[in-house]
Amino acid sequence: MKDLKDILYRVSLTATIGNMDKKVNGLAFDSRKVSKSDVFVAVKGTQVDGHDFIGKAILQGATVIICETLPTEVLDHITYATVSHATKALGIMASNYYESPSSKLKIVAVTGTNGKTTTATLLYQLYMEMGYQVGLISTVENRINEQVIASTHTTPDALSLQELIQKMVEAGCTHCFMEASSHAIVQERLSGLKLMGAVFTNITHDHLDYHGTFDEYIKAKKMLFDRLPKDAFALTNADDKRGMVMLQNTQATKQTFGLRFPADFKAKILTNSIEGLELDIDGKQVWFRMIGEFNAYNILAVFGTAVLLGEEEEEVLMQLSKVPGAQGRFDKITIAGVTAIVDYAHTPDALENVLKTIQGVRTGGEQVITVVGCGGNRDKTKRPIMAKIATNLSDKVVLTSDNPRDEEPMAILREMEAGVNPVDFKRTMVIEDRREAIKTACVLAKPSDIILIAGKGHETYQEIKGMKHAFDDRKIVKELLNLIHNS
Ligand SMILES: CC(=O)N[C@H]1[C@@H](OP(=O)(O)OP(=O)(O)OC[C@H]2O[C@@H](n3ccc(=O)[nH]c3=O)[C@H](O)[C@@H]2O)O[C@H](CO)[C@@H](O)[C@@H]1O[C@H](C)C(=O)N[C@@H](C)C(=O)N[C@H](CCC(=O)O)C(=O)O
Ligand SMILES: Nc1ncnc2c1ncn2[C@@H]1O[C@H](COP(=O)(O)OP(=O)(O)OP(=O)(O)O)[C@@H](O)[C@H]1O
Ligand SMILES: N[C@H](CCC[C@H](N)C(=O)O)C(=O)O
Ligand SMILES: [Mg+2]
Repeated sequence: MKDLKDILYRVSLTATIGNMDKKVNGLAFDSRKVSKSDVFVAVKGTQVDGHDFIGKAILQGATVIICETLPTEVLDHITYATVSHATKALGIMASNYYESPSSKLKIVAVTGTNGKTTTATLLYQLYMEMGYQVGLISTVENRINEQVIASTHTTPDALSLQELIQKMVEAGCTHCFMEASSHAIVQERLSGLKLMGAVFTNITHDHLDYHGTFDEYIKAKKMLFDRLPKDAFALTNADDKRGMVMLQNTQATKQTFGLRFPADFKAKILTNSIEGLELDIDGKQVWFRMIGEFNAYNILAVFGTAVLLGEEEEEVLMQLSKVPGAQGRFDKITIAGVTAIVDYAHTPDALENVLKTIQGVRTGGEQVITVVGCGGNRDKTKRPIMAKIATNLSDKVVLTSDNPRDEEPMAILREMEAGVNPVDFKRTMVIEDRREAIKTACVLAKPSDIILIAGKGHETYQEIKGMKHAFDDRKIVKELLNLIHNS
């Protein structure tokens, strides 16, 4: 049991009712997860309002309620406290509950439309190579050193986040690299977290369904930098149109990276091939296993972060050249001369980058066959744009399902098709079943051709109408290429 007052340390309360000298058990913001003597924090969500579940939380055993507005009926044996931002309060309370874990290790958060998982994972792999104990919080997985903990979100909710960091501290981690999604920033999942630094990769079209306008989306990302403390660093991509905007109001030390504009961390691409990248960084020529110009940016972000955290430049470059990168990001499988690339490109910008990279590393007359879909219950405006990019930059395209979620798969596909130029209809197919779509690409491919399977990367399931079915692009394409080309 803990003292309620300790959990409320630094939370600005606007009013209180009842006994504040209480001992409490745990903390919850979901009434379904409340146990005896817990504090329940009522949060206004996108679907429902947590304030409607205060009664239920009390029935489940909550003895303290933190809320923005008091319920009409207050009970004698319950303590109530009001706050102006329940989500902000939740983060601070979670940090207090777990005894401020983020002040016991160095945390760097990475934000941006694309490249968060890649950058955070490269940092994790680099620091592991350098012999540190390291934590990772990412879309693909969370890690405490070698231990893998399944990930449900790109950035976990405030309570799970503080608990995870506390486990990292317990395991002896000195560093933690994490992704900060724009949803997480707006929903204050990072409230109460002490950061050593934040990195901005880039910003392009995504999530307009949630943020409403591109300006609001930019503001969400910028909030991460606005809230950094003075002793942290803010590292931004100088080549991104919005890179400098991120640093406008930060108190942190401003640092930049880039390939084009003047920057603190600069590189020149010497070789960009299907085998990897050769970069000139500060006069040193180094090979990396990652492919494509966009990965040169990710590498620079990682290099800059490590140097700003106090590592020695040469050591960083030497170790970084060994690391494999994140799963499902430009994963290359070659069978019987056909190369399949599985990539998590699920935004217009990412798809364009990956296809341009493939165009750039093509050596002869290979065909590029792209299999791509768009997720359901997500930003609809990207659908026609992604189909257009796929047809513009590929020889043949198979439009298929991604995770249709609750939407009708064919309705999503019709929205994608609307972006295809009529002159490209002949080389564009629509096959709803993703496995059949991959199979068609494998049948169409001749030796030396390249198949790009975009959108799902590391995912091992397909979500259709609330059900997650086992589905792994990498396994399926391997099996089909072997069946079609090796038998
Ligand atoms: C749209 C969105 O971001 N939703 C997130 C949000 O939930 P919400 O606001 O919709 O919650 P709600 O269902 O309205 O409920 C409001 C409150 O009532 C409580 N409640 C609800 C029901 C009940 O019976 N009792 C109860 O107490 C809930 O616990 C909650 O506190 O807060 C929840 C807790 O943190 C998240 O799990 C949930 O993520 C949903 C599942 C989700 O799919 N989120 C995606 C879009 C997301 O966050 N993605 C980003 C990555 C995006 C990217 O960059 O690619 C991520 O960080 O993963
Ligand atoms: N720096 C970058 N700039 C543009 N595109 C990139 C960059 N890095 C990776 N990509 C492309 O974007 C895809 C997603 O990359 P990654 O998973 O690293 O991004 P993310 O920001 O974590 O995405 P999410 O928002 O889904 O968590 C990759 O599969 C690749 O195609
Ligand atoms: N973090 C992203 C992942 C999208 C991946 C794609 N496969 C999809 O399902 O749309 C999101 O939740 O929007
Ligand atoms: Mg990610």
